[in-house]
Amino acid sequence: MAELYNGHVMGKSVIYRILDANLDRAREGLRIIEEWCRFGLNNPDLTEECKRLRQELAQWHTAEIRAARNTPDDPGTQLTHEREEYRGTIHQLLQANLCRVEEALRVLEEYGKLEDRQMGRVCKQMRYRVYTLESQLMAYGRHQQLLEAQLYLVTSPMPELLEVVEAALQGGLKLIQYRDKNTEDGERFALAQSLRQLCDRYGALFLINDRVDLALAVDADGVHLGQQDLPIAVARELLGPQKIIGRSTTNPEEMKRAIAEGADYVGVGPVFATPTKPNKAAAGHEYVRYAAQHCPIPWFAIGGIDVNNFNEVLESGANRIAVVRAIMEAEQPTLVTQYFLSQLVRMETMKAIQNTQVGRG
Ligand SMILES: Cc1ncc(COP(=O)(O)OP(=O)(O)O)c(N)n1
Ligand SMILES: Cc1nc(C(=O)O)sc1CCOP(=O)(O)O
Ligand SMILES: [Mg+2]
Repeated sequence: MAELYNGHVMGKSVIYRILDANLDRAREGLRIIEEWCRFGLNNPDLTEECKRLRQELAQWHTAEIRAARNTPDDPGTQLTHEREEYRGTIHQLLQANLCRVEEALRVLEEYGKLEDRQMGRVCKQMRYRVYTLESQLMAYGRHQQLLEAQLYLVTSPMPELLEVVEAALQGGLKLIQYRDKNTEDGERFALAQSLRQLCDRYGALFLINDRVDLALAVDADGVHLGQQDLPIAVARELLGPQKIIGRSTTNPEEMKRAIAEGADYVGVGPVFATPTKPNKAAAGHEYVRYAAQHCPIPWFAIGGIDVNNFNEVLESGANRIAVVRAIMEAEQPTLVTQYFLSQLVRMETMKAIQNTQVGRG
């Protein structure tokens, strides 16, 4: 069937070329995402969903549609954007490919309707499934990254904030909390946006202290809430299930409550009295030892920890720590970050070796 559109004759082959190109695009994008779900995340459910979507698309990719392909005459093959040639992190790679799949499905939905109504309907449903896949994938990646993070930088306000944070990121830091009690909101928002971008560049998680609204405004990975801040349930309602919510705890009761309320991690402290939080009495090593024995979710020892005393904290059972001054006020934030991280990894390795020896009897 040839149809006139604006004076042009539109043959079936034009529609078929569009369908062919977008079926290819969607299937390739899904394959790229699937490889990460399979080999990167080791997640059978997400891998399976990518595979199912690819197979369902393949059924629409008929021999007739494939026969319309005419790559040599396609002016689009020469067009690339600089951004397509660079992927800084896995997160960016996944985002780019999810976006590509979603766009391709939208094209298939619209042009598919010209060919077969059912194709339009099916592609629309698939697009919604890809949105769900995107949320699950991002949430899973975020929580995996939280599990892997052993060092947590909580920032303090200073003129060189971005430079210090970047220096720590260069040292391998993967988890940052923007904590700023006094700056006015406009500037706080601008700083939070800059930190968000910086963390994206280095593939680090970015959380906001206290403020759920600010976390939403800059699309942070989550929030940290103290005992006097919003209830976890309210923050969860506002942020959704994919974001990370941390809670400060000073004793076992607070820890148990935070876990029951659905915190993703807890702060355990202050281990030592600290001028950064002058009105909070030290919870001490005893609470760190309690956390090491009983806390089933990721927990970060915090409060007064520095390069001189942090081995004591590790000996009490901590394998994750959070610091403010030790990095923010360091002369060489990159080196201090590297030192903390290397010691934390060393401690993990020693524990793993000891466990193997105990296992062997
Ligand atoms: C990782 C981490 N642990 C504890 C805190 C303290 O939170 P909070 O008790 O709400 O006190 P402020 O930081 O808001 O003064 C934290 N921020 N991060
Ligand atoms: C922000 C914060 N919360 C704490 C808690 O125990 O809940 S201790 C603390 C300050 C940690 O700062 P520094 O590393 O400079 O001692
Ligand atoms: Mg707080």
